[in-house]
Amino acid sequence: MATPDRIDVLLYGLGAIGSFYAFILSRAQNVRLTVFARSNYEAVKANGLTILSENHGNHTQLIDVEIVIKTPAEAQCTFDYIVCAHKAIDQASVAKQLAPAVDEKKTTIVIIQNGVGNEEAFRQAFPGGSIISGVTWVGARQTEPGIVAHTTSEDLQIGLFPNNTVDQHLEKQRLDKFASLLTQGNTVFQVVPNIQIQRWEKVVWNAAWNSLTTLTMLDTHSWLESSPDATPLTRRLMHEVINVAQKCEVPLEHGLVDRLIDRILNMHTIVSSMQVDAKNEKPMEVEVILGYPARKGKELGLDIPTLETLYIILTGMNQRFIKTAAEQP
Ligand SMILES: NC(=O)C1=CN([C@@H]2O[C@H](COP(=O)(O)OP(=O)(O)OC[C@H]3O[C@@H](n4cnc5c(N)ncnc54)[C@H](OP(=O)(O)O)[C@@H]3O)[C@@H](O)[C@H]2O)C=CC1
Ligand SMILES: CC(C)(CO)C(=O)C(=O)O
Repeated sequence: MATPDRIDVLLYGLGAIGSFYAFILSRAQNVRLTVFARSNYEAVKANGLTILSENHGNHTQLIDVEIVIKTPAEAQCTFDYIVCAHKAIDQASVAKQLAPAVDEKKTTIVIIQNGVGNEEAFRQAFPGGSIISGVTWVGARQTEPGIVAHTTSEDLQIGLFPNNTVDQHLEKQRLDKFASLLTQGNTVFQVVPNIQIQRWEKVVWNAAWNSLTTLTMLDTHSWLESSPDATPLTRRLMHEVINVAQKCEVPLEHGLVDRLIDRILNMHTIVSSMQVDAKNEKPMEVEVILGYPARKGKELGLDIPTLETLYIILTGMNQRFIKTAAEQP
């Protein structure tokens, strides 16, 4: 029997980021957490989840193994929040799968993924529901099934993907309540007024580092040092994505390029989640990181040769991974 103030949360996509936020949400009072796991289902069911975090310490068995599910329908209930931290490969089919767990009058979908345009399939599938859109800078990897290593990198911005058909106060309440869960979970985050700014800023970063580290199989610093042309090409690509954002009425400034280049040079060198996917021969998030900006750019008549070229080559490379994934049971 549900207690009146119980908050039912489904964590969908229990990889590195999903497991990290499952850990955060498991610390919030009144949250009843259900997790949807795929390849790590058996491991999580048997041993729970282990988080090895440079910020939060080491924790294991943080999830009640009774509520690990393989399909959203298995939960046989609808949720207050569904946190989507799966790879943004095929949003429309995920939205379809989630339908039995959604009650548009109460369920808020929370998207914590890289990319732009990620919300559209969920809005289409659940036109009467609320969406919170999130951009994370958490650095994490699942090192073995059910075991996630988190570095010191930890930040998240969240904001509404506003729904004009839902009362604004209700949408704000839903956002505030989710923010209070993150506060109780003791993670670093900010609520922002126009989350599309942060989504597009991050996609400028991901379009550059994820594509270039994947196509070269180099880390970021080795790529930048690989030839005198590497930095100018990276900058050109970033400027093209900013041009698209601006045409989409998302107010990014070209000064962002200097900030992102400085940021990468002042960090330890990194590889990207896309490079990790390519090494594991898993489908890569090419559409939300490059495809959506490239399509928007073309539609709006912009000259985006660098972005288009990388998009076309990565789409080709992705075909094999998508085919292999489709053949798996
Ligand atoms: N890892 C990082 O440091 C960062 C990642 N991000 C972003 O966070 C999101 C999650 O990435 P991350 O956690 O690294 O990825 P992982 O590969 O670690 O985990 C993805 C999880 O989602 C599951 N999954 C993938 N596709 C689907 C699907 N269609 N339906 C259901 N489950 C699915 C995977 O299951 P299975 O194992 O069965 O494939 C896996 O459990 C991505 O958008 C990524 O770009 C953002 C910032 C940093
Ligand atoms: C971890 C980080 C920030 C590195 O670029 C990322 O977003 C990714 O790899 O996709």
